[in-house]
Amino acid sequence: MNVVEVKHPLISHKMGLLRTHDISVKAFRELVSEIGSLLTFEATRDLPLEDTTTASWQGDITTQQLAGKKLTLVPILRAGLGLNEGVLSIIPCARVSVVGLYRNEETLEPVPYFEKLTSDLDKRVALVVDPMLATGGSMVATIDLLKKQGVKDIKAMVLVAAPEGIQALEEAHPDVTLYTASVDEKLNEQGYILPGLGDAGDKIFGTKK
Ligand SMILES: O=P(O)(O)OC[C@H]1O[C@H](OP(=O)(O)OP(=O)(O)O)[C@H](O)[C@@H]1O
Ligand SMILES: O=c1cc[nH]c(=O)[nH]1
Ligand SMILES: [Mg+2]
Repeated sequence: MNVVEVKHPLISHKMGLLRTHDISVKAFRELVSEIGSLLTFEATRDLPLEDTTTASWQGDITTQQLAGKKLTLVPILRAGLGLNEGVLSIIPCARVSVVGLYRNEETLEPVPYFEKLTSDLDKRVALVVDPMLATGGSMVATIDLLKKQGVKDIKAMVLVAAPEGIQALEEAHPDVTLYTASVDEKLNEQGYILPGLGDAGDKIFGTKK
């Protein structure tokens, strides 16, 4: 599996801010969205282009446009929704396919609860987004589901990835490319990433226990 840890000064700076203890919900949300935009720039680097004709001020000229059907963004509820705005600011025409999963806190297994997918999935690139890749269970289950619906070209984009999650994704879906702002150290006994971000969903939605 191709793993791209996107190295950029703006991303490193914003990730440092994002890890601040007791960060406000507003600041956390804004940073997640901004880092999401920057990662999207890298994750879409290889999208295919085709020639088209543009009526310019000097008459018709040949320009380029994205080829094929519009990409589908796939946020994994809830925390993945935090990346939506940032991705859509770069790809405003993307279709959005929502997958709802939560992680059982005891077993760490993903529990599916919602799914609303766009049409023609076999013809679209899917960009699956979630801030956290911990055990990898949620990402693997989402990609399993997308492949069952015929999606062939899948990219996964996260802010923080644990080595354990990368290994699980590699074993289940070696054809997928993973983009991440950071590969962190490891998981703790509760399945949280160290140093990680804490509970990203709670921080984005302001539901901290
Ligand atoms: O790699 P995994 O071990 O599966 O863990 C990662 C998942 O856990 C978090 O979601 P959570 O279950 O907390 O749901 P939430 O987004 O609703 O908070 C996170 O946003 C991922 O979806
Ligand atoms: O570190 C982690 C692991 C799973 N989910 C989170 O929000 N954070
Ligand atoms: Mg959560």
